[in-house]
Amino acid sequence: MSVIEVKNLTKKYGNSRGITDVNLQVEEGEIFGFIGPNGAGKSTTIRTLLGLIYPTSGSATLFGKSCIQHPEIRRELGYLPSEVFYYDGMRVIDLLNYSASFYKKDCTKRIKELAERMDLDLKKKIDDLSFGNKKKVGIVQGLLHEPKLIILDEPTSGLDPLMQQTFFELVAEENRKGATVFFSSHILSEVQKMCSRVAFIKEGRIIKQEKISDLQDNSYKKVSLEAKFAIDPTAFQMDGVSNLELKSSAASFIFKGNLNAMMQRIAEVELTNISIVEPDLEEIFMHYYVKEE
Ligand SMILES: Nc1ncnc2c1ncn2[C@@H]1O[C@H](COP(=O)(O)OP(=O)(O)OP(=O)(O)O)[C@@H](O)[C@H]1O
Repeated sequence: MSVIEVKNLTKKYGNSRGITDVNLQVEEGEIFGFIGPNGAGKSTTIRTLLGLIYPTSGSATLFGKSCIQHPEIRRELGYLPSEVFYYDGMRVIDLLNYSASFYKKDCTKRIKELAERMDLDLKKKIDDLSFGNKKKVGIVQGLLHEPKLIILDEPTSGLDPLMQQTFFELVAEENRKGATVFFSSHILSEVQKMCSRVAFIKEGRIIKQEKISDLQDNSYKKVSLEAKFAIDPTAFQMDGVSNLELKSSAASFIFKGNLNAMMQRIAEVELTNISIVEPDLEEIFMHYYVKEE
């Protein structure tokens, strides 16, 4: 049984698009990345999955059960929304104790541990916290009950680099203890660092699901070259070339295909410089987005 199973999930906001026909499966123990630009549908997918908003059609289950019909499964879940809002008058510790009261276990020790790790002052009023510190409250709130499934929506926005590092360590520790993690972000480097699989979403649709290791396999090459003279604009219009950028005597592109055919084309240019490297995830990601347009 998959921990998260989303089938043909569609959510429309009136006539406007939210998400269309989203399918996802996340297995126990995975750290699964969910990547997409602003407005792609990441938060909508997560909110529908959690039963916070109703789907227009399709289904979503956590541990085989729908959040709408079985709200009790939320106890197994730690959720960090992309934006956190609180009743400002409360102290941090009161809010966290209140959150902890929903679970059938004593979370006092864990709250203290997490607050220490995140350098969060439990005695402060939420009113007095910066955006980043409010985010930390959300993180502690999401992790204090040691959930089996952790759903993170843009978790690192507002955290300084040191805190981001601590946060990633915390998530990795929870994962080693057995928690499954669903991690939405538009920052590829953090997904690349943390996740074993990733789904790309664009304009409400999943355009690719892949193991990070397969994305980074050696079948893609990034070719950059400089020539003695201006390069013929049609020189690299061939199968397997994408993201072609041509500026007079310099060209770069991503290539996947017959290497010999590509080398023959290159040999027709009077080169002054060339590099052929494996693209990073960012470049592969852009390749998918450009290709789909
Ligand atoms: N409450 C709403 N009413 C109407 N449209 C909405 C609502 N919430 C989201 N949308 C629309 O649904 C689409 C998906 O938005 P969503 O917030 O899920 O994207 P996202 O990938 O989480 O983006 P971001 O990274 O900017 O948070 C967008 O076109 C957005 O304008």
